[in-house]
Amino acid sequence: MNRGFLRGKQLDTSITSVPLIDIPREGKIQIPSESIVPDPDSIPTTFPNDREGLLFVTLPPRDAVGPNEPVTECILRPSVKEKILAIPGFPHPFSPPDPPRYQIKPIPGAGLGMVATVDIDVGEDIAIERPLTVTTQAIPGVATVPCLHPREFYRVLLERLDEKSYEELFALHNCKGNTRPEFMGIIDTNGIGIGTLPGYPAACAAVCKVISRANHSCCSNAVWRFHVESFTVHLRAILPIKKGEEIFVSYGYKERTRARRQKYLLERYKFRCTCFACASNTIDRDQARMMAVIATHPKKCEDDSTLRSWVTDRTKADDLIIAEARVMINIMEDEKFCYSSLWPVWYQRIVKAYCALEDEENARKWAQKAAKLARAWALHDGGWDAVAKNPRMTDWWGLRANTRSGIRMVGDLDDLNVRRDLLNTNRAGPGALEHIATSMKAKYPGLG
Ligand SMILES: C[S@@+](CC[C@H](N)C(=O)[O-])C[C@H]1O[C@@H](n2cnc3c(N)ncnc32)[C@H](O)[C@@H]1O
Repeated sequence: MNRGFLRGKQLDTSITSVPLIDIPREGKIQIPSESIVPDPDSIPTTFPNDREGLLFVTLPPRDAVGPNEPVTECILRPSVKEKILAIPGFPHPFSPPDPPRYQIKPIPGAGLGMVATVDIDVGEDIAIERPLTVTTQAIPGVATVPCLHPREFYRVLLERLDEKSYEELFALHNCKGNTRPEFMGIIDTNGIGIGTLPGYPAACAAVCKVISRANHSCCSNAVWRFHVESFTVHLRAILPIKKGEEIFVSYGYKERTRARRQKYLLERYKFRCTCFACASNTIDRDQARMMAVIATHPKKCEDDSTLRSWVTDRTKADDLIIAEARVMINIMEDEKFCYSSLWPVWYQRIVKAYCALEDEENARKWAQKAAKLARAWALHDGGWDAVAKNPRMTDWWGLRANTRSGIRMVGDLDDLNVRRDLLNTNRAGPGALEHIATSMKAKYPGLG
């Protein structure tokens, strides 16, 4: 190959001097390499230069559903409505778990909340419902009814609800007291972010009769997701939930320190969080969370360069990638910190590494766990089921089979308890995180 065109350009040799391998993909099952969950911070709240305006619309249209099927009152752009109505088979049928898997009950110090009535595994549905309202999060001043103040849009929207839905909405909690009209307090307290909609790449929100009753925890065990085809919100488990346990979602800021989370929750939702991460030894809790965030941040799902260099580099330990991923997964499990930007990175790395080492049992085990999480966060398996069924057919299978170094960093990975070792440093205050990062790097050379 003529490499002349590289003359004068600086080659980046910082990652490794070992050549990166190309992954042969043809006819192979690809291990998911993209984050299937959009980073919530990447969704803008407003849609700039939106001159199309907004529309009041009932979805699905009342004549498209049976007499007892609920419908949603929406504020959307006209083109978004058209795109949703053009979805083949819209609205897709949906069936909430029967009998219900939750009860709405008084929770001491937290009003009403949702409690599991059966054991629920990761990825399973807890509740499915058609929301009372769906709106764009930002109501721009330019609109099909330009004289209305954004607040008046909501007033008109609620007037459009049928009697039953109207009563259900006004039965919801209002944490804002009399600082604003009651209907705005209810919307501000109970609106849940549902991400983008077809043709609208900015944030939208829904208010639900049931799912809006879920209380918050920074160690949440459930997540809600919007399924546009059936126009329903699904509440799914991200941690195993036992019968009798409360079902918690995260209202946001899960990846921040305790102090920031508390400030946000108090200002926005008027309560002090007393979850495991807020109530117990908070320096440990903060350190573990921040460590996971800091370690994950520079790594992207789609960036395989460190994995590809490890595959051919005999100077590196065989379990280098696995040990690093296990540290992070341990933190997420111990801290009950299942966060959308973290788990996909570490699960795909660990499965790729086990496949490269031809460890079928572990590749299957971790791919199955990833499939369950994907079902919770994305409402589909994200391609993980195929990997779990047949790891031998994946594009990473056997890539390090002939280049094993025989070097191991950790004796028995099942005993890997690195997080506690590191957190038992009893160091607190400024510099603690740096100290942990330094100890971790010293213990596991090669960690990012
Ligand atoms: C969306 S509502 C949740 C349902 C609400 N508990 C109810 O009775 O309908 C949000 C409100 O619930 C309460 N809440 C939620 N999580 C809480 C928690 N972890 N501790 C105390 N109160 C909480 C706060 O009053 C918050 O403003």
